[in-house]
Amino acid sequence: MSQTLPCGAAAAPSGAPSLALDLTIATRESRLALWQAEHVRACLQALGHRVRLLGMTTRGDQILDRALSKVGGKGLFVKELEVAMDEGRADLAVHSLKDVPMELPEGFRLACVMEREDPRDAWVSPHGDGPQDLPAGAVIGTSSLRRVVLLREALARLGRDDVRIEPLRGNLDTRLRKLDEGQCHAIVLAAAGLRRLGLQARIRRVFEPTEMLPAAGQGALGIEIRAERADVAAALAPLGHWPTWAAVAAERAVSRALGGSCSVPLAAHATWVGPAPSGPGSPARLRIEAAWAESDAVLPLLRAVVEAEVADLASAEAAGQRVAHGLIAQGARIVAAG
Ligand SMILES: NCc1[nH]cc(CCC(=O)O)c1CC(=O)O
Repeated sequence: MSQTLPCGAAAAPSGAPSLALDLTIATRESRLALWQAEHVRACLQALGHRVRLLGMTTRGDQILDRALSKVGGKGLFVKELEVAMDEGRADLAVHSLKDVPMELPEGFRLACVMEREDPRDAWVSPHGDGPQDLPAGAVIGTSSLRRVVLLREALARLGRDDVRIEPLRGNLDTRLRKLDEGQCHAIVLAAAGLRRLGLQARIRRVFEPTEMLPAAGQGALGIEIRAERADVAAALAPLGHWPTWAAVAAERAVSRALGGSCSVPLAAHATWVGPAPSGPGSPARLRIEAAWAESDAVLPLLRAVVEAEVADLASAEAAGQRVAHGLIAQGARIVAAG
């Protein structure tokens, strides 16, 4: 009988792997990061490996007063974890894929991508189920440029030019506290993060991707290793989820082709049309949608959609690049990361 792991993958029928490893997971210390690292630990332990966590504070966790897009973005959350792996203090790092730069530094790679949680954004507010229910002159708190431009579009559709959007930073608990203290009337957060922390009761409504297109990789966990660690890659292989991996590879390719910067609002979301593929080499149809805007977004957003037959990471990435070129043809600019 094959056992099912906490991550949903099937364990080897024999239980313990032929080679049990001692593994250290480098992790940030936010409640969400720790939950994610514990989740991977449980999966690896169920496979017979011995696993410990190495908690660390990253520069991104320390800078709380400025918008992330202004201080160097995604790399700030992963650098310290990579140094720990370089120095042999850790073997792997678990990331929210949304926070992982499009290009990993030389010597590192993604060993696997796990099955995606809900990729959608959630509306959290004591005032109702969406922007239409906000009181006059209300404030929505978010620092994500993507959420800002998509919310502006929604507010314009509703004729709600009285509603303001103001920057709000901090981890999930901090943002919820600021909402509860009345610093704003509503916030928009990833449904996945709220669910992982058992905070799903705070969700008033989940936006369909047609209303608010998710960020590339939202809801998916990626596991990073030193490129040469084939032993760690083999241990992680059962945790991988191919349909998620191929979909997020396409989403990340959209962002990479546009320069990979997080100082420009970009949404990219891929879904399988019909049955999801069983593994690499089995072709399936992927629909990739993206939206782009200038960072000082004057409406409207540019949008592009591509449907393509995808059989491996290369074809998924090629499809994502076609979406990016669709946006560039309409006037999107390539903005370098940094
Ligand atoms: N940028 C912070 C971040 N990184 C990942 C998540 C949520 C979980 C996920 O997308 O996997 C969040 C919080 C949020 O955007 O509300």
